[in-house]
Amino acid sequence: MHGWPYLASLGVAVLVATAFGVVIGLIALGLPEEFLILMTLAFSLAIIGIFATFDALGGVMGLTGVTGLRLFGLALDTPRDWLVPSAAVLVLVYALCRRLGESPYGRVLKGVREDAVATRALGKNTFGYKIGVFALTSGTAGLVGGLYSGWLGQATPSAFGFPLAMAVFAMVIVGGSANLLGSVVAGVGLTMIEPALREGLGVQSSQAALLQLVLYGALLVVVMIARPQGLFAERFHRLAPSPAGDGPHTAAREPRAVGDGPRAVVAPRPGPPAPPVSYEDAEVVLRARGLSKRFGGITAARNIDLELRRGTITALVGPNGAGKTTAFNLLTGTVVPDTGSVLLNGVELVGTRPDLVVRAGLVRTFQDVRLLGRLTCLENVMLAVPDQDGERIGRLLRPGVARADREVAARALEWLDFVGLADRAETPADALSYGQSKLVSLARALATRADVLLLDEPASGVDAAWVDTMLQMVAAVRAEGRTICLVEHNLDVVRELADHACFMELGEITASGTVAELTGSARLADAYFGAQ
Ligand SMILES: Nc1ncnc2c1ncn2[C@@H]1O[C@H](COP(=O)(O)OP(=O)(O)OP(=O)(O)O)[C@@H](O)[C@H]1O
Repeated sequence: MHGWPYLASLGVAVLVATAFGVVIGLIALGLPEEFLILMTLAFSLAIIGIFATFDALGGVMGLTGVTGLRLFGLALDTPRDWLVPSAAVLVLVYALCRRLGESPYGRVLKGVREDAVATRALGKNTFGYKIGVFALTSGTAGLVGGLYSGWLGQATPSAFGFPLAMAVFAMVIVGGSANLLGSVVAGVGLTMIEPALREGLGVQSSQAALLQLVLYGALLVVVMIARPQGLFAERFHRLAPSPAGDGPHTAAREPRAVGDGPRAVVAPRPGPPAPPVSYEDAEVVLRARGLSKRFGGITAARNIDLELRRGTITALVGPNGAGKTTAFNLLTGTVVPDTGSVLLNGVELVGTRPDLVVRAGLVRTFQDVRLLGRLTCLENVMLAVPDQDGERIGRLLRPGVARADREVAARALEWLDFVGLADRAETPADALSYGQSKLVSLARALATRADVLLLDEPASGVDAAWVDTMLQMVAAVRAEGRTICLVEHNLDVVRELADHACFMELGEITASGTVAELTGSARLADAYFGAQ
């Protein structure tokens, strides 16, 4: 282009595409998902229009006569000459994607793909990762676009229009959106349709191209309906050796010793849980004052004051819609309060991003569990381990990342073992029972090393056999000195565990005290506990 050496043009194409990717990402990621897709499509149309409009950029005819190129001494005169550089780029991009996909960085990306909110609640800066993906994929598109132009012998806007976007889309969806090799196989297979029609069936060249497009569309529809995971489903990688025993797991299980770096602890034996210090004497770790939130005409939280004390369990109870989950959302930064303050160890959390709230030491679980279904149990817990070097793309190629990841796997396995599910380490999370899922979500929260845990209905909807296990686990976590606040409708669980309870109704905490005091209140018994 403009007499530049080919490699220099290619480098500029990669850089410019990367920069555009970041800018588009910054704009599009603020939009709801469906608008994000529309925006990226709209942008691709606009960029083609811009190139076609300005002659300096090539105009409608584009840059023709991209010929006589040489690359590392290779003459690239005919399309066949491009086979070697294209194959080299394929191998390079494949190796890079594979390395990324199997790295801690890739694990976060998989988490974002499955459930960005849940991944953010484990302390990951999901926005940053999404921007990174825009940059990486745009840069790769710039590289491949440069090769494609060389192969075509010209860079015309029409060559990069909707049919090409449709072809790439079909390759990924048909091959399997989470299977790298599947996408390559589908890419080769789908690209061969047109020459097969032409050479094999004698279809005219222009008709073969159109027919190929029709087949792409038809295949996309069929695959999306009949096999949405693509022809080749996601492969699970073994991350750590499974402990012996693969049979069905028994619920009644003793909490295990848990090593957590320097703070190795031994969980207590199951039995009547007892706080290490009295509730009144325990230090206040988290103090919320005057938290309020309105959604349109609904006041979901009204002037909430809440104290959580170290090594104790506080229960939030109250009828459906009382605002308990909203209170958790406000404490963790998922929802920004209209007024109020949340101090964790004296540090203000209001206005802090949810992932930074976790890093500050406050983690939450979700009422609807939100495990990352296509990740294994072990990967779910590994994702929660903080400060992993391999989660930064710049560090991925450094030696020692794989060893560090094995250590993270070992740590995560300990947490799974703690909740009695080490033998499910390699099981995809969506194959677990509800009770097991809740236990893995507890293991995941513990793996973040946050000191304060907000557990949203840890035992609700759980099979009776698993409730006992959950009770033991939560008591063991308290005995370790962590601070817990739980929302729970199961009053037996609250009676068994809570050192202190707050009653919420219509967005307000209207009573607090011991569980016995609350359940003994005639008014509350009438309003709520009577029905339990
Ligand atoms: N994002 C939102 N937009 C609009 N209304 C909301 C939002 N989040 C919560 N609410 C409303 O706030 C009120 C409190 O809801 P919340 O889920 O906090 O109650 P809850 O006590 O956790 O209920 P449950 O026990 O059923 O889980 C409800 O009326 C709910 O509809």
